[in-house]
Amino acid sequence: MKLVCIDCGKELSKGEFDYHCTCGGLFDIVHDFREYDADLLKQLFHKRLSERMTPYASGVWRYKELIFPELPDEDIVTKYEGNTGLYSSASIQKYTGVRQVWVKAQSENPSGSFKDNGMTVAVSHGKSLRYKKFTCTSTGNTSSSLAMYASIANADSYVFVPDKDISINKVLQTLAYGAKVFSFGGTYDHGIQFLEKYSSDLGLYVCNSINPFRIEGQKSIIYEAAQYLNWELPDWIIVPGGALSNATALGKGLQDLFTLGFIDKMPRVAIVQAEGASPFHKLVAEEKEELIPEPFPYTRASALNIGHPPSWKKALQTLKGTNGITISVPDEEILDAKAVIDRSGIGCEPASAATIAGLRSLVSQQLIDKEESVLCILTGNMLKDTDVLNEYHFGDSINAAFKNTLQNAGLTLNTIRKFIIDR
Ligand SMILES: N[C@@H](CCOP(=O)(O)O)C(=O)O
Repeated sequence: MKLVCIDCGKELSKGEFDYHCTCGGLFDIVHDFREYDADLLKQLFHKRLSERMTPYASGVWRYKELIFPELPDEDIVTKYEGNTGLYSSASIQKYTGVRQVWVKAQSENPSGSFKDNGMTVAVSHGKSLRYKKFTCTSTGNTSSSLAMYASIANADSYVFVPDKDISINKVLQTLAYGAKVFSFGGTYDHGIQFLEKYSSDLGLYVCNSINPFRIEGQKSIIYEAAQYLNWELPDWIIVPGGALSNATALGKGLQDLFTLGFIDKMPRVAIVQAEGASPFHKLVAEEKEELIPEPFPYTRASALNIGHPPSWKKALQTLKGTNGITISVPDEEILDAKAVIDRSGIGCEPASAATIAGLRSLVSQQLIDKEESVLCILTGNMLKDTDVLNEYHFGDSINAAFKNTLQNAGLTLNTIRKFIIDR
C-alpha cells in the first residue's frame, strides 16, 4: 500500500507519513489487490466471524488485508469494534414508503459511533510509529472515540471542542475516558485549521479524518454490510454528510468490493446534509468547481455542524464512482425521522436520522423508487444527545404526531388500568 496525494499524485516513500501533500492536497491510501484471490479472502472473512477475543474478532480487523495488511498484530489497538447490527423495520419502511430499507447501526460500536471503525486503525498506526500523544478536534464523537482508544493504548489524548452547539454528553464521555479537553470559540473548521498548522510542532498524531488511516478503517462499515447480505448490496446506500469521511470511506469500500469482484453491481450513493450546514450539497447542486465554506454552520444535528468539510474532494470521487446524488433536509424533518427510528427500537443520534429524512424526501421527489432497496448508515447512539430528546419529548414538540411523554398516574389498579386496558 502507498500514500498518494489526491491533487498532484505525489507518492510518499515507504515509511513516510503525512496528512497533506506540499501542494495542499490530502493523502489517500492506495492498495494493490492484484495478488488476492477473492474466493479465498471471502472464506477467510467468513471464518473470522467465529473469532473471539483476538484482533480478528473485530468487525474492522476481520478485513485487515483490505485495510492495513502491513501492520504487525501487536500494534493493533482494538475494542472489538464493528460487528454492529443490520436491521429492517416495518415502521421505517412505512415512514419512507420504500419496500426494503436496511439500517446499519454503527451506534452499537463501543464508544457509540461509527468513528470507532476508523479510530482503531488510526490509533494503531500512530502506535506503530511510536506516538504517545494523540489529538483531534471534534463535535464530540471523534473525540470520545479517540479518548477511548488512546486510553486502551496507554497513551494521552488532547482534544479540541467548540464551546457551543455540541452535545455535552459527548464532551463528558470524552473527559471520562481521560482526554485533556480544550474548549474554544469557533467551529470544528477552526479546530482543524489549528491542528493542520501546529500538530507537528506539538508532537501530536492527528486522528481526524484528514488522516487517511481513519478512512481505511471506516471502509469496513460497507464490507460488513455486504458480508451480512451475502455480498449483494441494495440499490442505494445513504449516509449523512458533515466532515464527509463517511461518504469518502463508503466510496472507497465500494470500489474495493467491486474491483475484487465481491459485488458485481455498484450501488448508488446519496449523501444527506442538514440545510443549515450544507456546503457540499450546494457545491454539487450548483455544479461549482470549488467548495464555498459556510462560516456559520448551524444544525440541531450537532455532529453535522461543519462548514468546511476537509474531505470534500474525496467525497466527490464517491459521487462520481457511484452515480451518486446529494440532498439537504431541514432540522424538523431530521428530528421527526429520528423519532421514528427511536420508536422502532433501533434509536440514533440526530445526525444519523438525516439518512431516513433524506430517503423520505428523495422518494417524494421520485429520485428513489419505492421498489428499490436501500441501506441507511446510522452513525451514533441515541444517548449521545439527550438534550435533543428532552426538548423533543418534553419541550414544545415540533410535530405532535411523534410526541411521547411520561404518563402521570397514581399507582392504583384503576388508574393504571385506564392506560393499559381501557385505552
Ligand atoms: N462529527 C464529527 C466531526 C468530524 O470529524 P472527523 O473525525 O471526520 O474529522 C465529530 O464527531 O467530531
